[in-house]
Amino acid sequence: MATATKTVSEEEEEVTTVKVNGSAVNGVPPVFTSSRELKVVFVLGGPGSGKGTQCSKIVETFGFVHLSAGDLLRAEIKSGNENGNMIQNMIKEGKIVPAEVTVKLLQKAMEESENDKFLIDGFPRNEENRAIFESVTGIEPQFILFFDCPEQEMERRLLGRNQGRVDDNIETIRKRFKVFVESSIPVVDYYETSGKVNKIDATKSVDKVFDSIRPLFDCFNHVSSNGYEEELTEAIKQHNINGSAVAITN
Ligand SMILES: Nc1ncnc2c1ncn2[C@@H]1O[C@H](COP(=O)(O)OP(=O)(O)OP(=O)(O)O)[C@@H](O)[C@H]1O
Ligand SMILES: Nc1ccn([C@H]2C[C@H](O)[C@@H](COP(=O)(O)O)O2)c(=O)n1
Repeated sequence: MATATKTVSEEEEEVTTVKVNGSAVNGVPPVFTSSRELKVVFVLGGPGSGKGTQCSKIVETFGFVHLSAGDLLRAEIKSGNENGNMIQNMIKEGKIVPAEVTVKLLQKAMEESENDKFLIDGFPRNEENRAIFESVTGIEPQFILFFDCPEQEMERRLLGRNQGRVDDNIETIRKRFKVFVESSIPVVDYYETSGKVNKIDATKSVDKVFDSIRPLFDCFNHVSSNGYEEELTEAIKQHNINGSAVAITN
């Protein structure tokens, strides 16, 4: 009689499924290990555009895990890790930390989580971030949320944030704006070519901004018989028809 018993190698394969759809970095194949199909949304926008504020609301309503690259780097400084000084100096200067460091922190956080839906906030901040994340994890984002906000408003918000951050001073803020335009906008442009960017008018009130984001996440709560992909594609189409089609200008 045939039995359903799995061989040892079949069982091993099930628990150690390696995502190998990324390409090798310096000849090293992708090392991200997960038996889950992870869903990732990248949250981009200038410093102070309201990314973290909206991520908290998405977590509450749609059960995503919020991974802020900036928070992970700040935790690394506090932990006394050998990279701490380097990270602290780069953040003070408004510079972008080498991708190997940030991707490793994100990878660890995802592997340690039991959830399969992640909002990755403040990442990828430049082309190096994007390429290394893709190579190491093999993960393609579901879509990008791009918070569009004028510098004047972002500056006002950052100066009023009052969280004791070493980079919320006018000198560093100006440097962060420059890095955002020079290094982060090109990443948004990259994803724009594959229609993945959903531009959000971040100048509105917190609740109004959330109202404009909500339809993009509904599909993760209400999966239709067609599966969430079709619902998501329709939501992105509607979002763009509603006047938010991306036209990024520097
Ligand atoms: N829609 C909004 N209207 C007015 N103030 C807001 C809005 N959204 C967020 N804020 C406030 O602006 C400040 C910056 O918001 P938040 O920390 O969410 O921005 P961020 O994009 O995550 O910033 P950073 O990239 O520097 O981490 C906070 O003090 C927050 O309370
Ligand atoms: N991918 C990232 C994200 C953040 N940093 C550094 C540089 C930023 O100015 C700082 C603060 O980030 P925020 O909390 O504003 O998202 O952290 C980075 O180097 N790479």
